[in-house]
Amino acid sequence: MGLHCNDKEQLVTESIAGEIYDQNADQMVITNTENSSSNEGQSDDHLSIDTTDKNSAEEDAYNEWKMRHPSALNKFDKMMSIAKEKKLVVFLDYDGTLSPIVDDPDRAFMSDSMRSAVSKVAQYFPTCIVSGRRRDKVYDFVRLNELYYVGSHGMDIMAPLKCSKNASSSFHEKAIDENGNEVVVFQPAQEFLPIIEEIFDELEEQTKEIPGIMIENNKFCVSVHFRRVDEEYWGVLEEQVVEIANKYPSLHLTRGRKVIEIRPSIKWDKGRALEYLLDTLGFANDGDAIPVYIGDDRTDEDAFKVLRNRGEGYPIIVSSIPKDTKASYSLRDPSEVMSFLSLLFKWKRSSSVDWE
Ligand SMILES: O=P(O)(O)OC[C@H]1O[C@H](O[C@H]2O[C@H](CO)[C@@H](O)[C@H](O)[C@H]2O)[C@H](O)[C@@H](O)[C@@H]1O
Repeated sequence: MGLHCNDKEQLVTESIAGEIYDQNADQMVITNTENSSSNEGQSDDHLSIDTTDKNSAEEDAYNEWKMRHPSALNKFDKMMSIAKEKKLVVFLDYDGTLSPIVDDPDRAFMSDSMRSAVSKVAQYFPTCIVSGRRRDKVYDFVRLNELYYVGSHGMDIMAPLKCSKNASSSFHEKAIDENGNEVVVFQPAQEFLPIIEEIFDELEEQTKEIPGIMIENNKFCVSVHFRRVDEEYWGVLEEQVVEIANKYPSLHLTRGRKVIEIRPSIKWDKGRALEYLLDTLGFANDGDAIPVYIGDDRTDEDAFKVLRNRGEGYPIIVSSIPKDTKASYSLRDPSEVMSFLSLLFKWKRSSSVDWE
């Protein structure tokens, strides 16, 4: 199939500790802070209440970074003044965006207030969840039937049948969704399913002696979580993952937040999924569509890049530390994401009221 690519990541030259996989200074900042476990899963209160030199330097760096990636809350009015006559389409990453980062990936629940904010937004705008997790698992966390769901970093898309232009092409299958509606499921990495299962079993077996390890089967990719693994085991874990991945030339490794993922080497990612959904929802060449994409992780950068290249939409990164990113705007953490979504709902509701 024509989707294979050769950009296998250089895991051998990378380390789980992450000090060397990013080449420029900005990314070093991310990596080191990520692994210091000082601000994961927290709000950024430590930046505002801690008066040590170190933290004021961090605050300065963050403020300097925000000049380049201004807060989507502060810029909301300006963003919406452009969006007024257009059609917003909302794309939301899950972990670290709608739910806070927590130690146990199986307990990354979103709050009821966040669920309500997402649901309200979906009353007015097509809204899609785009996650690295398997699609059924992210659905179980979100549990809103009015949304579109994309799992496995874009490799598992469920779209409505009525507007799916590509329904007859390969990788598509008709299915029935939670509401009993006919839908189309697009899975461009289907042929990799048996290998992914094999790797998942192998990783579980090989790493079972490492305390705290968690291997997650995300259907079209496998995630090796080391958040709860003591640093002394990171080296050996790294070796095991590399050794297994090297046996499968059609797969490659990517990195997320204290997770290494083994994925099919196909030219498909969250960015392609975003384009696919815009297309199937009928916004492909619609100069009137404004995609808003909110995400916190490296795989979200693929979607930010697509928006940059299209020269349209609002790519928004969720981060409480400076990060190298293609996003134009920022939000500090999931609670700011919720504020942004609430503003969006209120803005649309007030502009939809018919003041007779
Ligand atoms: O694309 P996303 O929806 O952001 O998914 C990316 C990965 O998120 C999850 O892992 C991350 O969040 C966990 C829960 O907070 C955390 O424990 C872990 O360290 C993070 O890497 C998910 O478990 C992965 O499968 C996703 O690929």
